[in-house]
Amino acid sequence: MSEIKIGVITASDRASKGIYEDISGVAIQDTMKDYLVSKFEIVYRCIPDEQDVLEETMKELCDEEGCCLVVTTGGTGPALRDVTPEATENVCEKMMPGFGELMRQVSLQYVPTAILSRQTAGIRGKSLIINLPGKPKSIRECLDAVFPAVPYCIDLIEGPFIETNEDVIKAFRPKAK
Ligand SMILES: Nc1ncnc2c1ncn2[C@@H]1O[C@H](COP(=O)(O)OP(=O)(O)OP(=O)(O)O)[C@@H](O)[C@H]1O
Ligand SMILES: Nc1nc2c(c(=O)[nH]1)N[C@H]1C(S)=C(S)[C@@H](COP(=O)(O)O)O[C@H]1N2
Repeated sequence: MSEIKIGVITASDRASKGIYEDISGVAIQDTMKDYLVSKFEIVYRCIPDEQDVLEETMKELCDEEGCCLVVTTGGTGPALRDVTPEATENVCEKMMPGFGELMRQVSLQYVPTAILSRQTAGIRGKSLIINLPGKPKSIRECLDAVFPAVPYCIDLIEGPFIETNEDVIKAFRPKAK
């Protein structure tokens, strides 16, 4: 078993019912394989846009599975059933608003509707939770922007040391004094 566990949660009514294939959840897993040279294990869940189910799943992946990073996709917009940011805020002790700010800013280069995503991030215990939009192409657009700061964030919350493939994505760690 590897020391590093990464949680992937797809919040989609239709993907969870099998009406469409979960392309976005798979895209997160493929992106992690591309980025990381450290050995890691994926813990994957595909669930409907229900706030209580989302909260329970986030808690399970952080507290029971011990994932240092949990990446969600879907449910960040203004629609009635979009509740992923609310679930994230409810389970986190600290919010990390810089992640959402940067992802929206970068996403505006691709779509004017980027401002409709309320995507955020936060810390639960020793886990970082990051929300991504539901659209498959948004996964790489958003992760490429914020991932350089993720390994150092995980260092600061006493998680495992994550090494990236620097030809693909370079982690930034401020030099020790
Ligand atoms: N996990 C996914 N895999 C593949 N395509 C997706 C996924 N999530 C969203 N999409 C695509 O992006 C579009 C917009 O996503 P959005 O999250 O708004 O879906 P939605 O209308 O809330 O429905 P649902 O919750 O059933 O996915 C969807 O109509 C679908 O084409
Ligand atoms: N990078 C990126 N961000 C994006 C998008 C996208 O295609 N690429 N789609 C936007 C759209 S159309 C919506 S409605 C919101 C919320 O999407 P969600 O409800 O699927 O999470 O994310 C936005 N952010």
